[in-house]
Amino acid sequence: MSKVRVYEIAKQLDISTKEILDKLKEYGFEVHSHMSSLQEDEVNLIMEYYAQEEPTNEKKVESEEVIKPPTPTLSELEKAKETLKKQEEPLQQSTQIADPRTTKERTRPDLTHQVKSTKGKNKKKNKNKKLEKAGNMGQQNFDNENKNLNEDIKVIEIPANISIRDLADKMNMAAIELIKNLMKKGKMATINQEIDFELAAQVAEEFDIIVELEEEKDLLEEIFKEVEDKEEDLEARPPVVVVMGHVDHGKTSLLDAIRSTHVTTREAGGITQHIGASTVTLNGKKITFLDTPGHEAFTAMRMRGAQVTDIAILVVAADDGVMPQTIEAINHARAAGVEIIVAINKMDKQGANPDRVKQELADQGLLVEDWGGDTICVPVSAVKGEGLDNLLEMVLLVAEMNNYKANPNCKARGTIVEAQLDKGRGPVATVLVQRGTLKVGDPIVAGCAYGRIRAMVDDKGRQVKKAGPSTPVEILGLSEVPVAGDMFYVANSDKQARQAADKVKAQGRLQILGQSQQKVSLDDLYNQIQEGQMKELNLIVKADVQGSVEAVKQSLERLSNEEVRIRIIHGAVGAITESDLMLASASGAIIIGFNVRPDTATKAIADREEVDIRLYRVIYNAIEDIKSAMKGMLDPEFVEKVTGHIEVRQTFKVSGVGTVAGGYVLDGKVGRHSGVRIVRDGIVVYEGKLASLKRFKDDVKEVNTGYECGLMFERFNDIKEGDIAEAFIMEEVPR
Ligand SMILES: Nc1nc2c(ncn2[C@@H]2O[C@H](COP(=O)(O)OP(=O)(O)OP(=O)(O)O)[C@@H](O)[C@H]2O)c(=O)[nH]1
Repeated sequence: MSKVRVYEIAKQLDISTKEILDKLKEYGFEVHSHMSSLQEDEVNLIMEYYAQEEPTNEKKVESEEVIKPPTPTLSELEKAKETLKKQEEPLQQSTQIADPRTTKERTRPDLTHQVKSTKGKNKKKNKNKKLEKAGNMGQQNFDNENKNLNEDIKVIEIPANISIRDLADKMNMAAIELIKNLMKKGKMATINQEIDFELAAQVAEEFDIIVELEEEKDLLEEIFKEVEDKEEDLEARPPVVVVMGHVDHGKTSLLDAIRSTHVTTREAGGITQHIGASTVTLNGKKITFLDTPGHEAFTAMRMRGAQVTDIAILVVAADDGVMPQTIEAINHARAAGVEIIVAINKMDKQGANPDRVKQELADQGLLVEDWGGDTICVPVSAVKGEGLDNLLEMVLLVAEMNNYKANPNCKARGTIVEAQLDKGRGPVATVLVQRGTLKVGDPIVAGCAYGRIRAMVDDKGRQVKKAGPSTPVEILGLSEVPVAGDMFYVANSDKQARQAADKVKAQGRLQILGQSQQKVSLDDLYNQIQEGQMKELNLIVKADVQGSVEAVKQSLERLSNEEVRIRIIHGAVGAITESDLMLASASGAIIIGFNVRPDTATKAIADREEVDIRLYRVIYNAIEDIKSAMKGMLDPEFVEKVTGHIEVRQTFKVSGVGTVAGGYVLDGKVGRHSGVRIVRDGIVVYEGKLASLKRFKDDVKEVNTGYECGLMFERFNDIKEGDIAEAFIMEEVPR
């Protein structure tokens, strides 16, 4: 073939030489000037490019990259080609003037079967598929009609999206061949552009190559997989501590006192930043505190799968003693398996009575050391700053005994402690590194968020370049605000981080990360026991009186057998609260309620978190239910369906009749024959039937949302303003 120079072809096509030069460059050819002579490939590329009809606007092809020149007529092109080709034989693949319609109309074999692993038992199946495919190809490949079908067919694995360059590499071909083939399909793509799996499969097929989707999970597994570090790689790390306790017992005061007195001189110059966690130092040893006190925050994180805390400091006010939330805190800490150190606070106060506190702790099963137990207990005063060193020394002692360690020399991973959108800085997240060392520039993925770490700031407001195990730092550079409690992982590249985040987004975080606590339900209990997934049945018991809590606890725990142990992880008087829900979700527990109800918000969380709540009036029924569930013999059940709620706004005493409640239907409806219970502050004070339902003077069948009504209850007159009447019906559901 004689030499063709850029300007010649430009003239023939009536296009500027610059445009042709640019186009060639775009497709990866090195052409210097209008006098440069072109290789056959290059000529073909240009001819084909300008022979295209308007390119179809495919999803993966960015339309800006398509330049639309005046389209020469076919005869002009034929003429141009003739001059170029001279006596040369036409090239099989490339000189065909593409007709996108023809390409489109071609039937393509179903590729869906390729979205499968090639491993194991699929191998044989795939081989058959390959033969089938070879047949298809032979039929379809109009460029190679005489192709020998027995020719060895190559199989390559590619990701869901692949750049032309990478695809060409895998196919062991020049990228230009692929670009040209795409052109024939009416698709313009540059060498670095990504195409999707289907298109890649179409292209490859024409070169007798079958593509299969790379094992989907590989990428994710690589990033998210559990890692066991070798003992010799582990180094001591600071303990991570959370402060818990009853309202007003001094959690915040204690944290503040510790933070303000235990920073090293070198650090003291910095301005304390409230980033969600902080590090203090005692005798050169570090302790990391999570800054949000309270067991709710702690359990909320655990509910998302985060296990970050080693030690809980349980604050009990010396003048107030063990209170309901102290007990909750104890049970939340126990359910999480963290160490508990008691700080008896407000020792400076007149009424301080540490012995009473110790007695009450003993009642909860926490026997302090000076009473012969093993619970460490330190008297402190947050306000006076007394006893703090002693408390921190005990924290370090517990840390030493437990030998907390991590591998600092690997890619980092850890937990998002806090995250928000900052007006100036974009998404900001505080992370606690749990393994490895996090560095500025690392590409990370955290749930659906990803990005390269642009900057890191520690809790003293200093810019840092790296952060090792148990170090909290605030990071910048994420694509969006991650969720507190999510894990973060360092990926191999920005691209991998993005792809992993995309997958998490597409497939749902829990499924991929497998972090969700297994959901437990009474209906499925037997199966779970049989499958050996259930060794312990965790229960939370809430009741209207302490006597019931104790009675239920004892009777239920007695049901334990060799297969499954029944553990009451928390029991208390009062309504079913959000905190109970979180504990149940984080610990895979079922909630059993006696004469108590969850409020609407709590119910919503229960549905979302798939927590099974069982409500009973009689202890016997609860025991029977759990017994039967363990044997897999629950009867078809009548499930209660709440139809509406009525707020009692007024009450009238009618002599000889009783008390009439003037109510307003808040949601749903109430029927004349519905069951009805009266709930006062989350406690059920009555359950029974309506004696009458009226609108004004008339008896009615039902009353809907937004209407007022008059209600009387069978054998119940102790109705009060503000009570909520819950209307329900019983529906039969087979198990
Ligand atoms: N006398 C005395 N008062 C204290 C001490 N510690 C805390 N207080 C006071 O107790 C009150 C409650 O303290 P906080 O630190 O807010 O208690 P908290 O447990 O964080 O409270 P919540 O965040 O509401 O749960 C405040 O008025 C404190 O000043 C102490 O050691 N001695």
